[in-house]
Amino acid sequence: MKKIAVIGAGKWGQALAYALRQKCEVVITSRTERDIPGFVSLDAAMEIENIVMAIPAQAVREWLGKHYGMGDHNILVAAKGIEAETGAFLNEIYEAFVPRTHLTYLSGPSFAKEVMEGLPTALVLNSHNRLAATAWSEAFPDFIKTYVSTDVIGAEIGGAYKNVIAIAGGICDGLKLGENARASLIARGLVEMARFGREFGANEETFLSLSGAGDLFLTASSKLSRNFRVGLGLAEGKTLDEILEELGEVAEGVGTAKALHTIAKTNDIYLPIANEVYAILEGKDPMESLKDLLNNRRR
Ligand SMILES: NC(=O)C1=CN([C@@H]2O[C@H](COP(=O)(O)OP(=O)(O)OC[C@H]3O[C@@H](n4cnc5c(N)ncnc54)[C@H](O)[C@@H]3O)[C@@H](O)[C@H]2O)C=CC1
Ligand SMILES: O=C(CO)COP(=O)(O)O
Repeated sequence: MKKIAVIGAGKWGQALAYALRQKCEVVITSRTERDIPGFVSLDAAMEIENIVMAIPAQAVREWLGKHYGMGDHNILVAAKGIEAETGAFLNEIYEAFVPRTHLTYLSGPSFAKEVMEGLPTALVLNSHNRLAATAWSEAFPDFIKTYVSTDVIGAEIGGAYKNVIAIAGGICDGLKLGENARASLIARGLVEMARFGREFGANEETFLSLSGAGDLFLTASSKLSRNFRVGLGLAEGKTLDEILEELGEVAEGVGTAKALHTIAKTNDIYLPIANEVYAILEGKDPMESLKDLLNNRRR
C-alpha cells in the first residue's frame, strides 16, 4: 500500500495520517481548506485507491450519497458509531456503496492524542476479506501493533457501544460515586455490549479483547475521552447543547445511545445501562437513573 488518502481532518484523521505517513505517502482532505501536511482537494484524494474514511459515523451516509456514488476504492473505515436515525451499522451503510471485499474497519483502544505522540498502541483491522485487512495492517508503523480479524460486526459493536458506556463512566465520576461504582459499571457495560453483540452474530471473544474490553476500559476511564467528558458535563447538570458546544469535537456516544435505545426496543434486548444513558441525554436526572439501575432486579 504505497499511497493513502485520508478523508476527514479531525483529530482521528490527522492522527492516522501522521501514523501511516511513517511508511506510506499520505494526503488528507476535509470540507474546509486546512494548513496541515499533505492537504489536497477532495477530487485529488479520490484519485487515490486506498482511502481512510475518518468522518463521524452520523455523517457517513450523507457524505457517501453526496461525494461517492458507487466505487471500488480500498476503504478503511475509522469511525465508531451506529446511525442514530435508523439504527444502521456502518458496514450496512458502506456496503450500499462499496463491495464488502474492499471494506476494512478499524477498532481498538486508540486516543488520537497518544497516536500523534507515537505512543505504543494496538489496533485491529477487521474485514470480511482477510487480504484487505492484512494489506491495511502492513501500512501501519512499528509503534502500532496490528491484529487482523474477520469479525466486522463484533468490532463495530465494540467500538460503538463503548462510547455509550464511556458517557456513563463520566457521569459516575462526575457524581463522585467512587472507583467501586465505575469498575462495576464498566464490567456490566461489557456484559451488555456482548449481549447486544450476540443478537447480531458477533464473536464473543471479540469483546474480550482490544475492540471490546480494551477500548471500553480506555474510554470509560479517561478524561481524554470526549464521550467521558460528555458524562462529566451531564453530571454537573449542563445541557447537552452546552456540553457539545464546549467540547467542539464529536462525541459519537450521543447518537449511538439513541440508536441502541431504538434497536433495544425493536428487538426486545435488555440494555439497562445504554437505556439509562439515553434517558439522561433526553433530560432524566442522573441520580434517578442511578437509583433505577441499583433497584432493578433483572440480571
Ligand atoms: N479522536 C479519537 O481519539 C478517535 C476518534 N475515533 C473516531 O473517529 C471519528 C472521527 O472522530 P474525530 O476525528 O476524533 O472527531 P473530530 O470532532 O476531531 O473531527 C471530526 C471531523 O469530521 C468532519 N465532519 C463532521 N461532519 C462532517 C460531514 N458531514 N461531512 C464531512 N466531514 C464532516 C469535521 O469537520 C471534523 O474535521 C469518530 O467516529 C470517532 O469515534 C476513533 C478512534 C480515536
Ligand atoms: O475511540 C476512541 C478511543 O479508542 C476515542 O474516544 P472518544 O471519542 O470518547 O474520545
